[in-house]
Amino acid sequence: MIDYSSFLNHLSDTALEPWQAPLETQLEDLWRTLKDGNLPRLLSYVDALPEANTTKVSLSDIVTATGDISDTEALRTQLKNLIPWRKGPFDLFDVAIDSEWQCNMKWQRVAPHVSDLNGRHILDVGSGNGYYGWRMKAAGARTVAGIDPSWLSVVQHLAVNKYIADPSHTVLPFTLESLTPNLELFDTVFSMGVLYHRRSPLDHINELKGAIRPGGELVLETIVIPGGPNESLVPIGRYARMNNVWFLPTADTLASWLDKMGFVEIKIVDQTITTPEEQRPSDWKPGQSLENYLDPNNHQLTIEGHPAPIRATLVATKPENQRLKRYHLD
Ligand SMILES: Nc1ncnc2c1ncn2[C@@H]1O[C@H](C[S@+](CC[C@H]([NH3+])C(=O)[O-])CC(=O)[O-])[C@@H](O)[C@H]1O
Repeated sequence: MIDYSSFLNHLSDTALEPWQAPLETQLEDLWRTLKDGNLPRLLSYVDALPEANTTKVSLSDIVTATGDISDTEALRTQLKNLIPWRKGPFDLFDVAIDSEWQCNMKWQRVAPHVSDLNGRHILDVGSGNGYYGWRMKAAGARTVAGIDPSWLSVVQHLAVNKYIADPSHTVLPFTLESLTPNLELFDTVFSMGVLYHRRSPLDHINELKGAIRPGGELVLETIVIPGGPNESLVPIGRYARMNNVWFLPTADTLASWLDKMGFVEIKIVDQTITTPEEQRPSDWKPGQSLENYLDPNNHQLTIEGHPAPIRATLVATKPENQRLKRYHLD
């Protein structure tokens, strides 16, 4: 089991306080029923991380902790045990974690378009190991709750936060669907790289809306295809070698889905083709990466012949006067 008490304590006396009790119960239920044989092994690597005295943290393009550490090679060994590192980059006491994704590139595309994060309570759905959460903290966020069903992501965050020691930033082992519904508490909800994994994208958008407070903001990033309104692709078989891809809308179609689900002030703020500069193999994520998922003779197409990945970012507001059916938290 993982000790989330410092995050739960952080929620006291904040706008997220109504979430404290249901979250505590949800975690207790999880530990009682958990059968994941992988978790103890992953946690043993975190337990074996060497002690350090962190003197400086820099939450910029490379999320960095510096200071005095007892054993750099032990640090490298335990961090390597947590391979693959898909999201990053990080640098912990001069151990450079060169992740598969250069997430700083996405953050540079997204950050200029989101409302000022200063003092905000944020839910990051499909947070991975929390790389973006650190960037949100640097932008002034008061709370960042990442949620991700991947234990590896959860444990990688634990490893990084052992040295940054921030109780207001966590990664919880939950899907959006399993979270307390209609919390309506978060000022900003991010869903980046998740919608195409959901079989029912409108339900995903509705669940995101349920987590946002009236007047709060949604930041939605997903793979899109080129084209106009009302077009989308449901790839038969795999897409870029992934077998869990469902709906790939055009950016216009995605905007119309947000409109249909009751969001306002919908803006398509960015569309960018994913390049092998942004997603590539490394020592920290060996094996195949984007280059292997594209048609070798035509990078406009995936290996299966679908349009190659373009990532769109949309920003939208939940109307002030729109409260959802209230979930009873008591
Ligand atoms: N139902 C779900 N609820 C919550 N998380 C989920 C769900 N299903 C999958 N995930 C998680 O969503 C993440 C998708 S990656 C995006 C990471 C980051 N946001 C990024 O923008 O780089 C895809 C990508 O590489 O773009 C994975 O960590 C899944 O475990």
